[in-house]
Amino acid sequence: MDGVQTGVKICGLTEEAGLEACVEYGADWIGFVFFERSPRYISALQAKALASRITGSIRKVGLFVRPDDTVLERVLDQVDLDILQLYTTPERAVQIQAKFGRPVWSSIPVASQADLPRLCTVERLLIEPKPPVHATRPGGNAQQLNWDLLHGWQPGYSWMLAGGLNPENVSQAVAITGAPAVDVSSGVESAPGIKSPDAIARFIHNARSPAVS
Ligand SMILES: O=C(O)c1ccccc1NCC(=O)[C@H](O)[C@H](O)COP(=O)(O)O
Repeated sequence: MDGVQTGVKICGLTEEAGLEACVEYGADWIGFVFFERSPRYISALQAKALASRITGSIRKVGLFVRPDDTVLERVLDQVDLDILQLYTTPERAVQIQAKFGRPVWSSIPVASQADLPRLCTVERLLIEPKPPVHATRPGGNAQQLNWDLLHGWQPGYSWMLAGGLNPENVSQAVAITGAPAVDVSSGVESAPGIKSPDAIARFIHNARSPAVS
């Protein structure tokens, strides 16, 4: 590690207690899930209300699955998102980044080293495990990537590790992969869609206290 603090994103916020824990314990980003089939789905109006309670420098990430322009326009009309996290093709991600004038993070499903991109054409890539065959959503499945695939990987662009992280395993994940930033949803929940403030506190602390690999 180079001494730079690991970035932390807490994804799938739906209620005030979770949001306040993210602010209090120093998350860098919070995520709102605008995918209706998710247990973490939040409407644009609900996200606007929650976002109004943010203090400090925490940044708001909006997560979309293959969105058309109308959906993005409707949400951005209500909530001033700082970043768009997308599950879509690389071409569409670049198009959205240009059209909406906001940084885009693209999710990359990974099952082997051959899936690791050599180039990044958006602001950051989220390296996640490929979802299970019968999954009803492309992320947020509490499924863990084989971290060894990323050992020694230095892509030369910004990236973030996601998938199956929790307060107990995050420091080891950072130590093995060298991830500059981590993303969690299921691993800090007390029930689907409900975040645990205690788990958020422990996750953020442990993400920034990497184990010796
Ligand atoms: O959380 C969801 O329900 C979801 C729905 C559709 C696309 C992505 C979704 N979540 C993505 C994330 O929360 C994270 O980026 C990441 O996949 C971590 O998830 P988890 O394994 O639950 O920590």
